[in-house]
Amino acid sequence: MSSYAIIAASGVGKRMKLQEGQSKQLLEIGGYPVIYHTLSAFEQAASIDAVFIATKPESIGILESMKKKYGFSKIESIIPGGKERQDSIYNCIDLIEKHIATTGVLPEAILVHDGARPFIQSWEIDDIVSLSMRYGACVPATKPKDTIKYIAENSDFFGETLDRSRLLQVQTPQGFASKTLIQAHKHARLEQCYATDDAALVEKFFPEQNIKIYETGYHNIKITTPEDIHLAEAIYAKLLLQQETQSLEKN
Ligand SMILES: Nc1ccn([C@@H]2O[C@H](COP(=O)(O)OP(=O)(O)OP(=O)(O)O)[C@@H](O)[C@H]2O)c(=O)n1
Ligand SMILES: C[C@](O)(CO)[C@H](O)COP(=O)(O)O
Repeated sequence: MSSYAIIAASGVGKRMKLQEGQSKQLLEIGGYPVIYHTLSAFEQAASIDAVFIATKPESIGILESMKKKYGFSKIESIIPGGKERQDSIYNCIDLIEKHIATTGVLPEAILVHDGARPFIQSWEIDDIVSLSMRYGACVPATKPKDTIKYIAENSDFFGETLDRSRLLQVQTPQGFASKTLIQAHKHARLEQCYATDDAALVEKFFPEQNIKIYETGYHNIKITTPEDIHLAEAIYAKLLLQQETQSLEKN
């Protein structure tokens, strides 16, 4: 049994308000690029056999060098992404299909992750792979901390309040039985239907497929706006401290 990961790392980072030539994936947290943290977690996850990355053409060389420098042996391909996140993922799916055709190996599960979520832990990846294999689909999420309301038709005003106990904030890596993910993306491409996550495509094209909830902690943030870098430094420091305490307890 094998499982693959797709890392979407081809965004422009508009909401980060970066300076010309800066890349969100290469901003540093704890002295290492955002994407380094992300790739390390997938390298360490025992359940992952191969990693496919979609990135900006100008970042391919940088990621190839990082692969060599840090010995990221699971990286199978680094290819150009597309216009939208979904197009970048589709490019990797297309490549995975070719890979399946040449190797004859159909991975049981495929996980799709945002390159901009650097704090996913390798044991969480392993859990999500295992639950995706068991249920056919598994998505990480956290409980919202704020009350969430619709915007009214007159967008200057609030509409109704949503029942928070029935809401979850959805994250990545999202895991699926490989055939389900591939087919969902193919249907979406045919119908030119776009969604903000992969689970939404599976919900639309395979409504009978239940998606298992995997509750993570609040560490699995996506670096989206400038203040996230400061939050990321704090989360990284806390995760390092936890790892040190755990290794001291073991010894
Ligand atoms: N065409 C795109 C757009 C986004 N992504 C990736 O999808 C993930 C989630 O997207 P987001 O945080 O929105 O990143 P950006 O698109 O870079 O940010 P923004 O929307 O602010 O421009 C990121 O890892 C991003 O690199 C991608 O691979 N290809
Ligand atoms: C996939 C995702 O990270 C789940 O929260 C999110 O939907 C990506 O959205 P973005 O607008 O591309 O940041």
